[in-house]
Amino acid sequence: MKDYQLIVIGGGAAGMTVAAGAANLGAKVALVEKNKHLGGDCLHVGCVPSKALIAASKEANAMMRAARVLGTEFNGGEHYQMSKARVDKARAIIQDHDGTERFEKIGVDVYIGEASFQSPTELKVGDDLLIGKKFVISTGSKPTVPPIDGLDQVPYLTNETVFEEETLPESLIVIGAGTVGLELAQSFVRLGSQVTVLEAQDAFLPKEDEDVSTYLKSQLEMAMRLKIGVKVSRVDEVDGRIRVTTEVDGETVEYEADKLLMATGRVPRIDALRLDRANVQVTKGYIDVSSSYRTSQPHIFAIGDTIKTLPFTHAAGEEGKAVVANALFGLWNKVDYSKLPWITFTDPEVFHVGMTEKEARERYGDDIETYEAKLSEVDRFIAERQEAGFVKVITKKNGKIIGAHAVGESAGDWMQIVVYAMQRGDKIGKLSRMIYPYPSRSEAVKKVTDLYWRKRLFESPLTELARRYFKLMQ
Ligand SMILES: Cc1cc2nc3c(=O)[nH]c(=O)nc-3n(C[C@H](O)[C@H](O)[C@H](O)COP(=O)(O)OP(=O)(O)OC[C@H]3O[C@@H](n4cnc5c(N)ncnc54)[C@H](O)[C@@H]3O)c2cc1C
Ligand SMILES: NC(=O)c1ccc[n+]([C@@H]2O[C@H](COP(=O)([O-])OP(=O)(O)OC[C@H]3O[C@@H](n4cnc5c(N)ncnc54)[C@H](O)[C@@H]3O)[C@@H](O)[C@H]2O)c1
Repeated sequence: MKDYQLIVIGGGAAGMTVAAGAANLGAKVALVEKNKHLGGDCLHVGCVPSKALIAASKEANAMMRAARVLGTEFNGGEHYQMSKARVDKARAIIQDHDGTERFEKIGVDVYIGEASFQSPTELKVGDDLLIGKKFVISTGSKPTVPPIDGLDQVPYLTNETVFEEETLPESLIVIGAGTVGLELAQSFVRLGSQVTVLEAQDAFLPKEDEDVSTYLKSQLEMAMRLKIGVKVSRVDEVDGRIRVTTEVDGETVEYEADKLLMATGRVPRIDALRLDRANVQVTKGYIDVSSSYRTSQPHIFAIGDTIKTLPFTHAAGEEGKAVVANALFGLWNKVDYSKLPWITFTDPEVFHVGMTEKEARERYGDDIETYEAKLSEVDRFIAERQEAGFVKVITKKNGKIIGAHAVGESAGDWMQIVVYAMQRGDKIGKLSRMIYPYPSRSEAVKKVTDLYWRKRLFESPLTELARRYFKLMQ
C-alpha cells in the first residue's frame, strides 16, 4: 500500500499537466497510465498523427499538381509510405519529450497499468493498491459508433487504427463529418483516395459560424463527395468491399468503397474505473463536475475529455493547470471557455473563438456589429495565390470583441492575436492601431479591424463637420 497526496489517473494532455504541476510544487504524486507510453490519444492516435498526415498529404497534393503541370504523373500511393513514416517519426520525437523518465525525474511515481477504484480513497493498479488524499481523473475519451445494422459484421477503421493502415485505400467512405472525419477525409483525398463523407445531421459543422461552415463545405466539395443529412441504414461487406446503404428523402442510395472509417464522435473512457465504488456521479456517460472540476466526491476531480466541456488538448491542459491548485490548496480555479479558441486543420484552415453571429444575435439582439474581409483583398494571400477564405469579427456595438472566425491558409496562426485581445478585454479598435508587418498574413486582421474605424469615421459628426468645412473652403 502506498500513500499519495495526489493520484492522477490517465497520462494524456490533462493528466501530464496535473502530475508535473503538482510534483513541481513538492506534492507526493502518482501518475497512472494504462498504455505502455504516456502521451494519451492526442500523441498516439489523435492530434499528432493527424497533423503529420495532413502535412504529408498537403505536400503530396502539391506534387501531384506540379506533376500535372510538367506533363507527368505523381503516385500518391508510393508517397503514402513516406507519409506513414512521417506520422511515426512525429509521434516518436514527441514521445521522447513526454517519456516516463521526465516525470520520474521531477519526483512523480509513474504506474503503468489500468486503474480502478476500490473505494473513494483506494485505487488498484495491477497488484498495487494506492491510497490517495486527492484524485484527478483524466482518462480521456474513445471513439463511439452508432448502432447501424450490419456494422458489427464488417471491418472498419477508427482514429485508433487508421494511422496503422499499410496501404492507401483506392476508395474510402467516412461516416461522420465532424472534425476527425473531415481532417482525415481531406488527407486521404490528397494522398489519392476517392473519398465519400456521409453525415447524418442536416447542418454542416453546426458549431461554426454559418458563413464559415457554408464556405468550407463549398471548398471541400470540390475534391470529395460530401453528403449531408443522410441516414445510414445498413453496412455490408460485398466481395471484400464495403457497401453503405443510405436513405435520403425516402430514397435508397448505396455507396461502395475499399475501406470504411467511422468518425461518429467520442465518449469518455471511464468504464474500467469502477466509479460506482468511489461514489462518483456520471450523467449520460460524462463525469459530473462543478465549475472547479470537483466531482460528487469533493476530493476527486475530473478534467479533459472525461467531462462535458470542450474536447481539445489545449482545453485539457488549461483544466489541468486550474485543477492543480484546486486539488492541492482547495482553490476554485476554472477555465473561461468563452475565450477558448479552436482550429480545424482542413485546407483551408478554420479558426474559431467566442460566439458565432447566430449565438451573438440570440444573446445581444441588434446590439452587435459584424466586420468581414476577404483574403483575396490581402496582398500576401494574393501573392501566394491562397486567396480562398475570409475573416469575420463580431463585436458588441461598443467595439468589444465577442467572437472571431476565419477560414484560410494557416488561419489558426495569424488569428491568435484576436484571442489575446479578447482575453485582455480589448476593443476591436486596439487591434486596428497595432502595426502589422507588410506583407504578413496577419494583415487580414488589420483589414477587418480597419473596417471598424472606417465605420466610426463615417458615422462621426466630426467627419460631417470636416466635409462641410472643406466644401466651404473650395
Ligand atoms: C483524430 C483526432 C485528432 C485530434 N486533433 C486535435 C487537435 O488537433 N487539437 C486538439 O486540441 N485536440 C485534438 N483532438 C482531441 C484531443 O486528442 C483530446 O481532446 C485530448 O487528447 C484530451 O486529452 P485528455 O488528457 O483528456 O485525454 P487523453 O489524451 O486521451 O489521455 C487519457 C489517458 O488516460 C489513459 N487511461 C484511460 N483509462 C485509464 C485507466 N483506467 N487507467 C489508467 N489510464 C487510463 C489513456 O490510455 C490515455 O493515455 C483530436 C482527437 C482525435 C481523435
Ligand atoms: N482540430 C482539432 O482540434 C480536432 C481534430 C479532431 C478532433 N477534435 C476533437 O475531437 C472531438 C471529436 O471529434 P469527432 O469528429 O469524432 O466527433 P464530432 O462529434 O465532432 O463529429 C461526429 C460527427 O458524426 C456524425 N454522426 C454521428 N452518427 C452518425 C451516423 N449514424 N451517420 C452519419 N453521421 C453520424 C455527427 O452528426 C457528427 O457530425 C471534436 O469535438 C473535437 O473537439 C479536435
